[in-house]
Amino acid sequence: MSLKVGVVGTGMIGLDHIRRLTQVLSGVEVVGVTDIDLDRAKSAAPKGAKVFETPEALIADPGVEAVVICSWGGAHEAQLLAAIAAGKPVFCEKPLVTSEAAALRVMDAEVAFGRRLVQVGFMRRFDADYRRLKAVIDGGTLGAPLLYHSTHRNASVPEAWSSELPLNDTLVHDADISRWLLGDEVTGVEVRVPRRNRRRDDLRDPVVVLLHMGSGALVDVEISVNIGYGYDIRGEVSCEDGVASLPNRPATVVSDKHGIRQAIPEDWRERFIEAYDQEFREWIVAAGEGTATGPSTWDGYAATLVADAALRAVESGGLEKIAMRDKPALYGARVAVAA
Ligand SMILES: NC(=O)C1=CN([C@@H]2O[C@H](COP(=O)(O)OP(=O)(O)OC[C@H]3O[C@@H](n4cnc5c(N)ncnc54)[C@H](O)[C@@H]3O)[C@@H](O)[C@H]2O)C=CC1
Ligand SMILES: O=C1[C@@H](O)[C@H](O)[C@@H](O)[C@H](O)[C@H]1O
Repeated sequence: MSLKVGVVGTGMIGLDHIRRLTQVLSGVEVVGVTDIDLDRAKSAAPKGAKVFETPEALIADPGVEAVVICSWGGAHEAQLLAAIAAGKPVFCEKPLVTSEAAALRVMDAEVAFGRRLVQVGFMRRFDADYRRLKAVIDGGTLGAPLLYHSTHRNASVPEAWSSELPLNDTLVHDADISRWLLGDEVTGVEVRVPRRNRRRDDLRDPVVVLLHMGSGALVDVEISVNIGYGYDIRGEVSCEDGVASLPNRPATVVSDKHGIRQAIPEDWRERFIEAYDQEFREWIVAAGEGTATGPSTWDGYAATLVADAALRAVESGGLEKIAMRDKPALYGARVAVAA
């Protein structure tokens, strides 16, 4: 039996997820799509799928068993609340939502429902290299993690991007992966802004973000969204007795008159292709059982708090503290945070 899925938002990642759900993965069928741009939804609809006029109609349809949200961050809250009200498992692209208040409303609704329904698209947690890196840190042979260096470079971003987006759309990945890798919570955020990249001097880009973790570890994040040369994601954990790093992606080695070199991925679709496949494999199994796995509403909330604090820190120039609510039992044991 295939899981019957409806997709909300058929832009860049919506199209890529429809491709993997229809051409790569098994046990799933895309039975419906919708987008505020109905022409886009029509051209994205796989053969036999229904085009719905609104997300509400798609989510409420009895033929849709589970929902995939790929609309803009600001639209996620209403669509998540509708899916939870319908009791349907929902995969929601990051960011979960774009404000603390919205995250709390989604969490309250899911807790009241009484079962996890929401999985957030933090695909790095499903990437084989990040998983091996975490296994080394958790193995304990390198001692306690002290510093994590997270580099997040995009070749370019759409013209419409504003200066908030590097902090509330891009940084959420680094916030989430830092919490997950170090098994820790972020307690404070600082931001420094160097000179701007000439490619987009209308944008606050790059930015350097310092995450203060509960254990006392520090995470420095470089966010550069117009680096030009490619999509370059790096990570290095510096521990008491050694250092563990993400490897370079395996790529064909080309030798010619310019030298010996390996290609750099163009964007997230290429760099994380296997990770997205794996996050959906695991989601399809969980959603088929009426629930969710991996990154939860709690994790989406934590990343949203970091984004909010980073936006405040840009203005204040200082350390912006983060206070989390008590973790509901639905999301498992609370991570121990030093006083
Ligand atoms: N996990 C990852 O690596 C990535 C995640 N994303 C996330 O996926 C989401 C979508 O991003 P993109 O596909 O890049 O954007 P996009 O702009 O290419 O596509 C978004 C689509 O959603 C539609 N839409 C917006 N609001 C809607 C609403 N209320 N109802 C129905 N449709 C609506 C738009 O018309 C558009 O077709 C964002 O939250 C983004 O942060 C995007 C790229 C990579
Ligand atoms: O999630 C993603 C995009 O939405 C975001 O805009 C990019 O900066 C990230 O690198 C990508 O993974």
